[in-house]
Amino acid sequence: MTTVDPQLVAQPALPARRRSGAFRRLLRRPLGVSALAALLAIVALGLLEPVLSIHDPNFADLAFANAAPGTPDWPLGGDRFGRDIWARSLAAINVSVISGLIGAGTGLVLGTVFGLISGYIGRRVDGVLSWTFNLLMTFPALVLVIVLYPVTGGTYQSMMFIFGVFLAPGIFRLVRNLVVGVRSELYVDAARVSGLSDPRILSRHVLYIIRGPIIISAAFLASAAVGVQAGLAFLGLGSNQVPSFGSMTSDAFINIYSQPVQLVWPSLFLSLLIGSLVLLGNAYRDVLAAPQGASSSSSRRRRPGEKAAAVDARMDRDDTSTPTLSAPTLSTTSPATPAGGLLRVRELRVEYPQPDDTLRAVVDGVSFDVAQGEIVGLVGESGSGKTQTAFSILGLLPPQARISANELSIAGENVIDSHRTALRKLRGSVIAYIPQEPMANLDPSFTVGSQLVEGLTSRMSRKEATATILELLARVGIPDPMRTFKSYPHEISGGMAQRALIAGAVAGRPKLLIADEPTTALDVTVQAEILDLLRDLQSEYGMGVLLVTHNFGVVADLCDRVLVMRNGVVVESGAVREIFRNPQHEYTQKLISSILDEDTVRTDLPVTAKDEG
Ligand SMILES: Nc1ncnc2c1ncn2[C@@H]1O[C@H](COP(=O)(O)OP(=O)(O)OP(=O)(O)O)[C@@H](O)[C@H]1O
Repeated sequence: MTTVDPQLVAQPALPARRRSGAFRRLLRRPLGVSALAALLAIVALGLLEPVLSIHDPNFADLAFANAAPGTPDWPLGGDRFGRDIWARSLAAINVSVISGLIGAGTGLVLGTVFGLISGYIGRRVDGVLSWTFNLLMTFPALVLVIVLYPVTGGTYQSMMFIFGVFLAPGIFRLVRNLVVGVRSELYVDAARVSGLSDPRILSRHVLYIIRGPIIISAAFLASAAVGVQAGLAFLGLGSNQVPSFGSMTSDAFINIYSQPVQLVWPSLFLSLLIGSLVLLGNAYRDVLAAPQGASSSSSRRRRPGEKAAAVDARMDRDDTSTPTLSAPTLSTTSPATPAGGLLRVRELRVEYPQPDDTLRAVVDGVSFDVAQGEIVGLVGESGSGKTQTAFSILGLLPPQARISANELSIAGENVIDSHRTALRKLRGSVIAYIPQEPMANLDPSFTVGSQLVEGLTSRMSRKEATATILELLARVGIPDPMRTFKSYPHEISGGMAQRALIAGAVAGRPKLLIADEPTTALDVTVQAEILDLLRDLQSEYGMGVLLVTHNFGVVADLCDRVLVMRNGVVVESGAVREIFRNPQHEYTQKLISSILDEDTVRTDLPVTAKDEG
């Protein structure tokens, strides 16, 4: 029976401060508002050109050549050919804005798409793409735009497209490096395990979290494109039928001594446009850099100081029907394999390349099974290879890891040969994951509910998924499911976050649940509650559970069988009861005796059906 965590009842008066969006915070800054207002005003002037200008920008009347500003119908005067400077300025705004959009847009699309792919996939794809963009970066962009001028037909749009291609490497490097930093975040792993496709993870989680620097760069790229287009037009590159601040400045230069005011108008509009873009980018950067009222959880990959979750060893579990392990190493019971194994691992090996080009095995020849409805503990001290074993099964190892196995079958499907693709199909529905640090596994940018629903939308409608998640949030003991559903991760406690993640993990009715130290990051009083909940859900859904822990007390409390790991190998395995009664390996004896040194968490052991049986 699951009881409600008293902390949850005491705490749900959630912190009132919700994070406001970056755009809203930008509007609270004088610099941001002024820059945005100036930019919008200029763009509006360009859009209203047909209404605001009396003459066509190319219409010439020599009677008004060099007309002074304020001449009726020629508000800013006439240029040396008798063209309306006001009409030409408005048209030039549109040309500049389109140039900024094409140049920055091309650079952003190419740089962002390939940066995401390169950073996320890594390995050879990363190598090839990085090399290609680095090569592109070595080309002198402006010279090439000028050299290719005849080929492109001389339109400013095509010149800006080519310029945009040369802007892409900067964005590529930025995005690629940001993605490399984000791809190992635990909430990205969590999204992967919940069954989301890579494009969905990239667009929803990764791109969303790195959008700030991209938006800032977009403002600077657009200002660069506007400036370059004006510069090229000043040099005479481009059609003289297209009004541009560059060509207007060039014309004004000829009259600089007789009509210096003609130089003022294009320079003023151009400076305002470029200046507002640059200042807007700066203001947005300041907004993102400023600390916010509400803190998001630290989502860096861990390891915080490990806190022992000791429980009293429950030795009297009825395990007569418990299947035994088929571990290749010392086993205290017969090595028979459980029939109908849900998970079968044979000779699993995980290696990492070292600086001297050798490979270091962190998991070395591990073999075991998990049958439907049983809980298998994977126990060992820090660094023994437990998480690497679990991550191998989940497909969450980093790209540099080398994984091999004679067999790695999940629900009868050997996934070792087509590891990535095969696992993608199984995640969420057949295999689910409960992480060690619940806060770090929730994306701070989205509400808890939206993240949990997301993992279900491939199987049911959004409405059904929402109803399922709300039901499960209540089932896992969250007092106000709707409130938690609508909260951001920083607005709920660690215990509540772990309950929410457990709800998300079991929502797809998985057959196999992998829990990696699910209580380590939690308060001592919450740990027992979460263990109770896990036991309840496991027996309710009949799942097989692989429980990673460093604590033999937790094993005694929950598990049917246990594997003891040390330095990447299984040193002993068998039924929990047997191992506790008669530990063979010195290391197992040490781990068991260490339970007595740790704090006692559980004093109110619930009587379960198993106990009664
Ligand atoms: N990306 C990596 N590159 C190289 N070695 C790694 C990498 N990740 C983990 N290791 C090594 O693998 C070994 C096993 O790590 P693992 O995380 O599986 O330990 P663990 O038993 O789960 O310990 P903990 O309880 O501290 O998480 C460690 O020695 C660790 O240094």
